[in-house]
Amino acid sequence: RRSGVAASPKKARTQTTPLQQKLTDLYEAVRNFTDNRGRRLSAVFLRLPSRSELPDYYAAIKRPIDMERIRSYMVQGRYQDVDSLAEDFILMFNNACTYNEPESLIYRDALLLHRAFLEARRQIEDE
Ligand SMILES: CN(C)Cc1ccn2c1[nH]c(=O)c1c(Cl)cccc12
Repeated sequence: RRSGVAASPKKARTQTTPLQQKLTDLYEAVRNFTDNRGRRLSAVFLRLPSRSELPDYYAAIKRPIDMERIRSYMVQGRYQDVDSLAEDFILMFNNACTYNEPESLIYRDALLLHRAFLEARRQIEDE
């Protein structure tokens, strides 16, 4: 518990809406995707290097985004539907394929995660 915060008599249990559940399921599907060797491909996509670490990235990529930012938008309730979450994931994958060479691991991982996202979305929309 954060010190100094008055204990609320009853912890208000925030109800997740069906949309929030869908968004979380899609985010987790990408976050938890592993290849057949058990490697979690999302690891490198969680956090972009900073502008000082990778200046030419920010010169080349108009709208840099990483999974931490997508997650914070999601928990802030900024995605009003599944398509707007999809847009940001697709933006991220496209950024990875714009900046990195086609032979690079991160380029290939972006394609695999993009496919994993689309499959998860199909399953969720079919429910
Ligand atoms: C391998 N290294 C120099 C590039 C690198 C390193 C990390 N990240 C990248 N490239 C990316 O595009 C990228 C994206 Cl979209 C989201 C999050 C992290 C990324």
